[in-house]
Amino acid sequence: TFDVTFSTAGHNVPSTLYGLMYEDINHSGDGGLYAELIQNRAFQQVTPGTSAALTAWAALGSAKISVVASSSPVSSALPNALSFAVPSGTTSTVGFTNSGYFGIPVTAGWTYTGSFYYRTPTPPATKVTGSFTADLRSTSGTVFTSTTVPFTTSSTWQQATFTFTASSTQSAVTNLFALSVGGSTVAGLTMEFTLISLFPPTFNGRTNGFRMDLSETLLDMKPAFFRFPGGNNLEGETAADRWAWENTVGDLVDRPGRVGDWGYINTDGLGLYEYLQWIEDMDMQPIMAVKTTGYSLNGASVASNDMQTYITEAINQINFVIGDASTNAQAAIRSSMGHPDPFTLNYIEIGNEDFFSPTTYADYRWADLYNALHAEFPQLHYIATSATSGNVPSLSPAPTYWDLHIYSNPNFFINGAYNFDILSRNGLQFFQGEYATTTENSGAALTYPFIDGSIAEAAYMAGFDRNSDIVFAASYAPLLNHVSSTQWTPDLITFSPNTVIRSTSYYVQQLYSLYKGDFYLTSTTNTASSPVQWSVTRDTSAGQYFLKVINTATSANTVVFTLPFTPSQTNGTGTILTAASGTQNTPTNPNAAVPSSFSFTAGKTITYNAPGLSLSVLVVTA
Ligand SMILES: O=S(=O)(O)O[C@H]1C[C@H](O)[C@@H](O)[C@@H]1CO
Repeated sequence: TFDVTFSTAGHNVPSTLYGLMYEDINHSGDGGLYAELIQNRAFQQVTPGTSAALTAWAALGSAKISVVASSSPVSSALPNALSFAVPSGTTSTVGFTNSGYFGIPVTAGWTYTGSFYYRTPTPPATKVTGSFTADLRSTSGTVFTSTTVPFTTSSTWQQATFTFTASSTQSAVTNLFALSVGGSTVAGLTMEFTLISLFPPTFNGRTNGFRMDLSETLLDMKPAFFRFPGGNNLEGETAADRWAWENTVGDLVDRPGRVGDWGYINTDGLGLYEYLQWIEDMDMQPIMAVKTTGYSLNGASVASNDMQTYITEAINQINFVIGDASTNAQAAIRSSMGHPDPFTLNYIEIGNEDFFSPTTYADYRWADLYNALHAEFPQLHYIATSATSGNVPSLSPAPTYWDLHIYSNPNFFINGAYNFDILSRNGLQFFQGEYATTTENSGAALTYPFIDGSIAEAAYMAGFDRNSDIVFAASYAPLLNHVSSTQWTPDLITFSPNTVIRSTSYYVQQLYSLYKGDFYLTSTTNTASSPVQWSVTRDTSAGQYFLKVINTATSANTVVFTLPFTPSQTNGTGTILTAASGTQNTPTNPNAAVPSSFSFTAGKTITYNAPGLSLSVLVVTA
C-alpha cells in the first residue's frame, strides 16, 4: 500500500504542458492530415519519362499517358504535366485514373471538390469541345459518383472545377478517381493535365484544408500546442532541399514541393498558412521551427559567414506569421491568403536535434539566429535543441528553453520518472519535445504502442506534472502513420484512408491533457523505479481535483490518499486505461484497450486499488 497525502501547496501548471509534435513522416501530412486525395497531383519533383513519375496514375482504355516537361508549363513551380495521347481512330472510352494515397474513401453524403489544369499543346484547326467525366469508381469499374466537365481544346492552360456527391459508403478504399472521355471525341489529340486535385469535406470547411476524422481525433486530446514542421523533415538531406516556408505559401500552382526527409515527395500543399489556420481552428498554439539553422542531415553545416541567408529567411517566416500586413511584405502575403491579423505565436524552435552537429550549432548557428531573432522579435521565446535530458550542450547566449528528445524502452521511463526532480531550478525551462517507448525491454521493436510501454510513459509523465515548474511542454513522437506507408514505428495514431486507430499511448496522452488542471499539489514524494507513481492537480475554477495513479506493475497496487479537505460529493467518478501485458490497439483490433469510467467513494481518505498496468484518474469535487 502507498500512503499519499497532499496539501494545498504546489505550483501552477503551464497551459502549454501537453501538446502535439508533428512532421510529415509516415505520410502524416500528404496522405494524412492534408485532405488532398490525389497522390502525385502535379508531378512535382519527378523525372519526366520515368515510371516513378507516374506514381498513382494509370491509363484508361487505349490512351497513352506519360509525364513530360511541358513545353509551356502552367507555372515555373510546376514544370511537369501528364501527357494524354489518344491514338487516331479511337472510339472506345479513354482517360486516366489515380489510386490516391493508398486508397480513396467513398463516404455517403460527402460532396467532393475537384479541379484540374488542362491544355492541348497543338490544338486541332477546328477546336474540339466535349465533356470529360470525372468519377469515383472501384478498381473493377463500379462508379460510385460522377459528373461531367466540359472542355475546349486550346493551347493555353485552363482550370476546370467540379463537384460530385457520394450516395453510398464503401468499406473498401481501393477506389480510383477517374477522368474519362469518349474516344471518338479526342481521337488523335494529345492533351496535358496538371494539378489534378480532389478534396473531401474538410475540418471547419477550410479550402485546401485538413482531414476531418484525424483533426477530430487530435481535438479530442485538447492539445495546447503543435510543434511543426519538424523534426528531421525540417532539415533536408542537403541545405538546398530544406523546408523553405516561402515555397509553401501562395497559390498551389506556385508551390514546387520538395523531396521530404522520409523518402517521399512533399507537395507543400499543406503549407505555412494552412498549418497556422488549422492550429488556430484547433485552439492550439504553434511551436514553430525556423527552417534549418543551416544544418543538413548529411551533416553539412553552412559556413558562419553564409548564415545571413537563413537569418533573413527566418525573420521573413516569423513576419509572415505575426508581421503587420500594412507595412511588411511577408505579412501582406498572409493577409492576401485570408488572415489579415497576425496569428498567435509565442514559441520559436531554432533547428532540430542540432546536437548531431554540436560544434557549428554551439559555435555560431544558435547565436547567429538567436541574436538576430531576439533583436527583431524580443517578445518571442526561443527554444534551443538538444538531445539528452538535463545535461545539455552549453550555448551562448544561454537559452532559457530546451527541447529534449528520448526514445527508449519501458524500464527507462519507469526508472527515469524522477529525471526532472533532480534538476536544479536555475531558470531553465524544458520542452520534452519528443519521447516514446520504441522497444520492449528485450529490445524488440514495436509496430504499435503496447500497454506496458504506454503505462511506462504515464509514469514518466507524472514527472512532467510534478515538475511543471520547469517542464513547460511535452509531446509524444511521432504523432501519425499511414498504415500503408510508414517509415517509423510506433506512432501515436495509425490511420488508413477511412479509419483512425487510437493507440494505448494516445489514451495516455489524452488523459494527461484532459486532466492537466492548472495547479499541481505537492504530495508525498515517491522514488524512481517504484511500480506506482501518482500526481494530484486541480482545475481551480471548477473546484475539481485530479488524482492520477499509475501502476506499472502487472499486479494490482493499493494507494490510500489522505486529502487536505473533505470532498463535497462522496460519489467520485474516475477514468481508467488498463489491459493485459502486451495489449496493442491495431487495425485488426483497434479497441483492444480503451479508457472506461468507474465510480468510487470520495471522502477525506480514498483507498484506490489500481489494477496492474493501469493509468487511473480519480476526479474529486472539493
Ligand atoms: O532518427 S532520429 O533522429 O531519431 O529521428 C527522430 C528524431 C527527429 O527529430 C524526428 O524527426 C525523428 C522521429 O521522431
